[in-house]
Amino acid sequence: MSYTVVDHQHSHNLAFEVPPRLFLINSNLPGKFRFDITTAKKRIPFKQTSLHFIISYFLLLLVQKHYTKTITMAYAFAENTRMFPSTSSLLSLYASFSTSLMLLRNVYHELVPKKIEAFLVSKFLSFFYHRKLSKSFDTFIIDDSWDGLDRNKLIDASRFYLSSKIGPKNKVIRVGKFRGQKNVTAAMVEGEKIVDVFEGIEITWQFAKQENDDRAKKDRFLNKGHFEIIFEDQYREKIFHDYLTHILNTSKALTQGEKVLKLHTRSRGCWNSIDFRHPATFDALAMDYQLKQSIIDDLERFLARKEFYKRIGKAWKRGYLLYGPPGTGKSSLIAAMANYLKYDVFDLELANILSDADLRKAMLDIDRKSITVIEDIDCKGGVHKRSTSSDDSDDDCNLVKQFSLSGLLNCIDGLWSSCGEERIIVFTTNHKEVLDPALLRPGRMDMHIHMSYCTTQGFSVLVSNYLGIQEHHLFEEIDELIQSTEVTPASLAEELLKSDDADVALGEVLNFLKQKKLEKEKNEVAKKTKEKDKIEKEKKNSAQ
Ligand SMILES: Nc1ncnc2c1ncn2[C@@H]1O[C@H](COP(=O)(O)OP(=O)(O)OP(=O)(O)O)[C@@H](O)[C@H]1O
Repeated sequence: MSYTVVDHQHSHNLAFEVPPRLFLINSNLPGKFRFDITTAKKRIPFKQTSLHFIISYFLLLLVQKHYTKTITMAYAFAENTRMFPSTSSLLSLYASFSTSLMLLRNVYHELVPKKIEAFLVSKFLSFFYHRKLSKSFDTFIIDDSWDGLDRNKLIDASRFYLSSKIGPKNKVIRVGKFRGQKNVTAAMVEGEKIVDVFEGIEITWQFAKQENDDRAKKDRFLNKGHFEIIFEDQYREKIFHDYLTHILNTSKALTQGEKVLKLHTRSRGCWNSIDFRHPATFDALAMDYQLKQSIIDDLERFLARKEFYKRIGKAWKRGYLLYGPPGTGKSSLIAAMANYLKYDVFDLELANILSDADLRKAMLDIDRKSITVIEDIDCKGGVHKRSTSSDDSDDDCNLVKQFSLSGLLNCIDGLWSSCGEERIIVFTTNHKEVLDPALLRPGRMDMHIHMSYCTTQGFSVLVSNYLGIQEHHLFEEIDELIQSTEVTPASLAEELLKSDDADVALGEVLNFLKQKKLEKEKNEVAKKTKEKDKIEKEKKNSAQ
């Protein structure tokens, strides 16, 4: 677009390009150097014709005239340096100067052919960027799979890593929020670039579609493709070792903050998951401090001993057996372990397992860094004997008949367990005494944890959690009753939930414990009477 510009002082009618910004500035000028738009017309491109040169000649004359005028005025200012120049003189100088520049620009456009201009620009750039242009770059490709082997962990790590690097320079990004994520996630699309700086090295990331994937080519937003990392070849080693490790570590830190644990249950031969948001923590568990601390220490040691397990040739796994009456916190302890380790939980119900092969498959499908839970192994749906034969008359557990204890043991510490590392297996039972000794032998269950009835220490944890108090005048009496009765943390927790008022809630606990004590005494009396009756009956029988 060009405008006809009228110079009121010299009545020049000029057709040339005026940037809108410049026009705005000039149109605000007062007095005789004010420019007006009279008409807007399309610029006619000049060819290299004689007409072109004639016009250029006249334009040059005009430039010369304005240039001379500008110089004269500047000289006048220089002469009167001691005097402050008037506003109108300054504006005159400015207007004259800007008109000269515009004319010069127009002359340049008319005289210098495009090809010569491009040539000059490229020479200019290569002069200043010579060093940069001579750099050589390498590219690493991060693809999602590797010759049909496992999924490439680096691609997921890259996604997480880049989501934190996307910035305002990326004009098109993918956004979404998915199950298991607390925040909205952003991702790169094809054509966008991210420049990352690692230890002073500039690394360019781009996302590219698979060359042979037609569907991906058509759909810019189909997220199937690979990442390309482009960097100067002299940093190849550093990028390979340090930068890629940095990506893995950073994404791990990001995902751990973000991670919502999953509870996986198995049905119809496959694992299904839901979010696992059990609030249990070690702090909130009512059990003896020493036992609690020994479990935490054991978990920590297990995590830190990857190399140790490798060296001694053992699968990197740990087995725990939790035993004790119902309501003593076995499930709560498992949840606390999962929250502590940030491990998913795989709840393996033996009643749903059809055969040894099914059990093997179920175990193989379990992810690393997870806790496999087999609850109530003493009950009907569980395992009592080394082999469940078909003539077993245990009516309710027909499904279990096809898989054997040896199959289970094989999974725990046999060949199959070595298929997945960094695993924890937890068995729970209310009746340890009925379990097959093979299951209990040392090395199979690394730690046997007795979940007992509530103790004084356990009760103080419960009270602190539920009521937020550490002291109360009823504590002494309650403590005596806790020691002389057998109550589970679950039942005491129920009583504490009855009121927010500590006096009321602890009153309820006290009544409950007194009642329990009475029941216990009654039971003991009844038991003694029964035994006495039995002995007397036996005496009578022997006398006859
Ligand atoms: N040791 C404990 N510390 C804190 N809370 C507990 C404890 N034991 C039980 N509870 C409370 O009782 C509820 C039931 O406990 P939990 O299911 O963990 O017991 P369990 O031993 O697994 O029982 P079951 O053998 O019947 O499965 C928990 O939700 C928790 O509120």
